[in-house]
Amino acid sequence: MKTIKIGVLGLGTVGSGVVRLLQDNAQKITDITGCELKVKTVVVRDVTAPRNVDLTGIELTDDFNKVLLDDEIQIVVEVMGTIETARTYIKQLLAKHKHVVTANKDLIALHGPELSALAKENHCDLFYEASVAGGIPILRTIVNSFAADQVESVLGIVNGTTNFILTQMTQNGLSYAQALQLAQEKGFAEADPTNDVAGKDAAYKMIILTQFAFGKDLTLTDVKLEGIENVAVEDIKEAANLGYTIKLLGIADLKNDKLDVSVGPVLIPAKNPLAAIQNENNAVLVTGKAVGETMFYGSGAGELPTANSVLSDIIAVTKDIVMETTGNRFNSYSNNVALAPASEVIYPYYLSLTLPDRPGQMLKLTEIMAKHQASFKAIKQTSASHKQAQIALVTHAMSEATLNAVKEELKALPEMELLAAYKVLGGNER
Ligand SMILES: NC(=O)C1=CN([C@@H]2O[C@H](COP(=O)(O)OP(=O)(O)OC[C@H]3O[C@@H](n4cnc5c(N)ncnc54)[C@H](OP(=O)(O)O)[C@@H]3O)[C@@H](O)[C@H]2O)C=CC1
Ligand SMILES: N[C@@H](CC=O)C(=O)O
Repeated sequence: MKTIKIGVLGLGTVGSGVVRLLQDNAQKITDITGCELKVKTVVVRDVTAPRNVDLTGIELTDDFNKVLLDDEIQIVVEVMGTIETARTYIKQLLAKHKHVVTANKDLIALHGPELSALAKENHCDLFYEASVAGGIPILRTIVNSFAADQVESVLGIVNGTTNFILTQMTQNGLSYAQALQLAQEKGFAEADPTNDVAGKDAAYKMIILTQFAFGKDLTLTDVKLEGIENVAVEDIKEAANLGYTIKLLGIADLKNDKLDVSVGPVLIPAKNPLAAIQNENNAVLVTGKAVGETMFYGSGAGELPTANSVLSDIIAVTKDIVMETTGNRFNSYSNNVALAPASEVIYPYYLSLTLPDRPGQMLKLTEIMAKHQASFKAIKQTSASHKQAQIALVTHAMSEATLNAVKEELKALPEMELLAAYKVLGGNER
């Protein structure tokens, strides 16, 4: 029987899961692929740190060359994170004709086209199913099952950490800081959780999803980005009173042949299935012109769910090695669709503002909105002191350009402060 030797870069949350799953499911994997898959070498930073997996028969080293220069190793799994180090290592590995599997969305979102081209040039596979939505097999599903359909939108909860934080704040009364610490302890958060809470991790995933669903290469600046750092408990409560749940949502929407991609807190109607997605779970809704709406749900982070996606890539590479079909791009769809201008991006918005608690202030706000043809369908005073009132309102659908104009006018009024402006899902028709 053919034995395929594997090198692993990183033995943290995901790397440990990869080693464990390969050991636990060895027989099934052999039955399916006809090959024995063996981890030969694992590269880490600190070889003296305690490890919670069985490393019998595996060399643990801090020397990358032990993998790079080992001709026996055919597949390398990069689960160490970082951008520049990982990029350099993967380029060197591909140049040595080693197949690469990675979970590194930062790297793929920023350097995917370069690395995919290099992989093809060297007849190597480069797969990264685990880079989006952890355990949900969404990338291969888009490649295989939406190949003949026109995708109209991809939207969803694609960051486990922020969904975990918002769930814990909403349901268990945890503070933002307590919930974040718990997400870190559970291994969902990135080494630097700023990327999670600021929405950057979700933006990287939306860049990859957009490439797969629409064939469009984006840069980070093409994605409108807002994190959850400023989502206040009052907003969560007020949204609930109005019949909504706040989630960090990635949205890639194609309308009139123009694409809009954003990540930010969004109010989701309680009846929408996305409102029910709890904790580290993710859900991605893909709407195709032919198939209509489909939804993919599962664990978006954590050791074994993520490792399972990595293993599905390893098995795909193994099959390609056996069939001698390596070197095909993970996704070969390319389409240079234009980005939508702000005047064509239409949503209702949730606005939360403070204003002086004296007569005439609401009129001022209404006048500003009316000047830009904006109006609201629900409004509520959420708190009041003897000098200030806080209000929350849901607008009728309006363009992002209108929202920006209203924001600019409000900025010029020192007595009013716009605390939040979040999209509301549903009701986009004006
Ligand atoms: N955690 C999750 O749920 C998910 C993570 N991912 C992605 O998977 C990757 C790994 O994440 P995760 O397992 O959580 O990360 P961890 O921080 O838990 O583990 C990182 C591992 O990489 C090693 N490492 C880091 N830098 C280097 C380096 N320069 N040279 C050699 N080894 C290095 C560390 O070594 P040492 O142990 O010695 O410190 C550690 O073993 C990231 O790209 C992440 O974005 C993707 C989906 C889900
Ligand atoms: N930090 C990420 C891990 C998986 O990609 C998340 O929380 O979703």
